[in-house]
Amino acid sequence: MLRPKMILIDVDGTLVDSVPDLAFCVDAMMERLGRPPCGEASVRDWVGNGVERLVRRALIGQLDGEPEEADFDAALPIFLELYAENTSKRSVLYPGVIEGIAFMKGAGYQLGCVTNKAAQFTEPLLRDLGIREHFGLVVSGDTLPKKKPDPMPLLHAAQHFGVEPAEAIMIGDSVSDVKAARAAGFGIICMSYGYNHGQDIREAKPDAVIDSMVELEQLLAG
Ligand SMILES: O=C(O)COP(=O)(O)O
Ligand SMILES: [Mg+2]
Repeated sequence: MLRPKMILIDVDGTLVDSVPDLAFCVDAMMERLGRPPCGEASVRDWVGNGVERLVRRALIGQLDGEPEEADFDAALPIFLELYAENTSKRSVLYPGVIEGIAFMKGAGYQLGCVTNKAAQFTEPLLRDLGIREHFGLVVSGDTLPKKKPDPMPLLHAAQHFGVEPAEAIMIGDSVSDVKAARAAGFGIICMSYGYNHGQDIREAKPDAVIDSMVELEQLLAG
């Protein structure tokens, strides 16, 4: 892998184990709607395509398909209200994230964050977990007209930092990260522990799969 100048990092399932808060809010929303809870294991498989898609999946109880539009319109504001109050109460950084960021900063890489999470939640989450200051740019799911797997947020970040795609790497956890990176011409490293809709991320054939960001130092040196 070419030694990169810029590294972009995904949030949910890569930096932050956010499912405890997301699952709490999904189940509280379902309760308010008079429906049965979905449970944390299901929510884990549904994260990665933004809050609206998560709410749609909760309403139909599965990954693919669409709920009634009226049901979605009733549910979304409830979820948004709940998640605004529960963005970072139960969410934690994965082991190795602090060490990985310290290495990347120390090695002089430009660091950005690219997530499909809406900006109103991304910013407080990164701040509350004490890592916002490390990122020169944060591109959220609603910052631009398109989100991952579209390459637009990655190319926007490359332009922001004045870096060519071939000099850039994305670190993520899902097939959307792999697709966005490939379409943008970036390298792609995936975390084995994240959320990938119940599938092993190795099937998406990223350039490398690691178990902890402490492995980045060795990987990027080699
Ligand atoms: O689904 C979301 O809201 C965000 O997911 P991501 O941070 O993995 O892009
Ligand atoms: Mg993710």
